Amino acid sequence: MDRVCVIGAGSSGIAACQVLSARGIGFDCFETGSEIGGNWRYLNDNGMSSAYRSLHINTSRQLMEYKSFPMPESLPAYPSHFQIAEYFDDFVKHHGFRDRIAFRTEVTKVEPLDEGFRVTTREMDTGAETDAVYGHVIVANGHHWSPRMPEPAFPGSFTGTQVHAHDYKTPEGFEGKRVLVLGIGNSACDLAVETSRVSDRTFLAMRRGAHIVPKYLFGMPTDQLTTSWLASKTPFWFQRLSFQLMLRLARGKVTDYGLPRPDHKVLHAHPTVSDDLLTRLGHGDITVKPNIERFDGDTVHFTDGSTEQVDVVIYCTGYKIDLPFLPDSVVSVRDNEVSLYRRVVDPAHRGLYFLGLIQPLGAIMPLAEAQAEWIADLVSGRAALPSRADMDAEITSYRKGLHARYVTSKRHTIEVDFFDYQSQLAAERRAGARRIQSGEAPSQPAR
Ligand SMILES: NC(=O)C1=CN([C@@H]2O[C@H](COP(=O)(O)OP(=O)(O)OC[C@H]3O[C@@H](n4cnc5c(N)ncnc54)[C@H](OP(=O)(O)O)[C@@H]3O)[C@@H](O)[C@H]2O)C=CC1
Repeated sequence: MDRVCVIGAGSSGIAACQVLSARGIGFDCFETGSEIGGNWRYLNDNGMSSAYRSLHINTSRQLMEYKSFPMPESLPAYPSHFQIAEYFDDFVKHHGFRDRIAFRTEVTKVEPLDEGFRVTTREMDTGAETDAVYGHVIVANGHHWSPRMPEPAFPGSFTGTQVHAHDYKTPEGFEGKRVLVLGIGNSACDLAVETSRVSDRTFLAMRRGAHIVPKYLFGMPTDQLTTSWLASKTPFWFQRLSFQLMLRLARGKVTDYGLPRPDHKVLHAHPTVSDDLLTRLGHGDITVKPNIERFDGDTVHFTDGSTEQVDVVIYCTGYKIDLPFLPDSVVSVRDNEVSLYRRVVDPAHRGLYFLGLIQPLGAIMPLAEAQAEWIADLVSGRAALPSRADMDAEITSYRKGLHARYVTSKRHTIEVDFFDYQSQLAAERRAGARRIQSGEAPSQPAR
């Protein structure tokens, strides 16, 4: 069986390593940093972690743990990045594959060959480059590390400091400053709350409203309600309406706190989860603003005609999918979209897989684990893919579903519903095994 190259030892990469190792499939994993954990390794020396010092995950422990290694019950419902990184260390130690990860080794190029891929790696400390050929490549380089700045940039010039959320670590340096946080995703809420504790003023500017979801509802971590057995068995419209009702009962309307009325229904945008934001708004410690219109020196003009003098702008405007080792001629990212069958398989290159390139309503880790099991089926010949036409049709249908449901935004190109996606992967594995057993010779993706 051909050897597998795993790119990245973050939460998805280590899930791949575990499954491959358990199935006896030979692999090498390359990680630019000196530790595993990716985004969840605070101050990761691979430069790719967007974690800030106070970060706690916003999906609960029970939902984020790997099936093959549950999280210790001693951990809180919403662990910190320190606890998550430690859990990942324990996961790798428990499964015993750390020696298969080449640390401080960056994958610089993946080039498809007639059979397999030539993978070029560079040792970070010596600069030494090595080429090796692999039958399969699993890309697990994450999608929350390459900052997305407003496109196009706002007109005018700003004389204050501008920073993207990726580079924010602590509120140190924001004391007494007039801070403008842009966006209404999870980074924006966390950073507005945190800076508002030390700043002179904190403004939170947004181009649309959001349904703010508390971390707890009725004494339970919210995602345990939204992913309960009932939620997993009922149609989407019922889940949406019941969730909307729960939010209204527990929290009232977001407009009651001074936020703009969302232009979309609940669950039609990636959820913004925060307990603290609404209280800080209620305390008057954060001032809501519409989008930036233009800059003029230290003055920010907003789209409602108001102006504020500002010292620092923190852009919480999201992240781009970035595959620096894959030339655009091999895999192209257009409008933050990559064409992948069931969000994993590149139909154009047999043996090229993407792991964790999803944004679930729920946590990525157990889904990455399930994706890795399917990839291992494909690598080991236990499952086969459908025809190229069927894969392309699935991609088209997924995109249509996304566009029909979600607010049009580059942040909504890889959304999946936790249970629905889990079932799709399970069904795909069964179908793939049937294709092998029936002797059906499916057309494998063209190179
Ligand atoms: N505690 C945790 O577990 C945390 C998790 N995360 C996760 O990390 C990921 C990234 O989150 P985040 O960094 O918040 O990014 P998101 O992509 O989720 O949000 C970006 C925000 O910026 C807005 N935006 C983008 N471009 C512009 C623009 N040109 N002008 C005005 N507004 C703009 C978007 O608006 P629009 O919707 O209109 O595009 C959106 O409100 C998410 O999956 C999130 O859940 C982040 C922080 C904490």
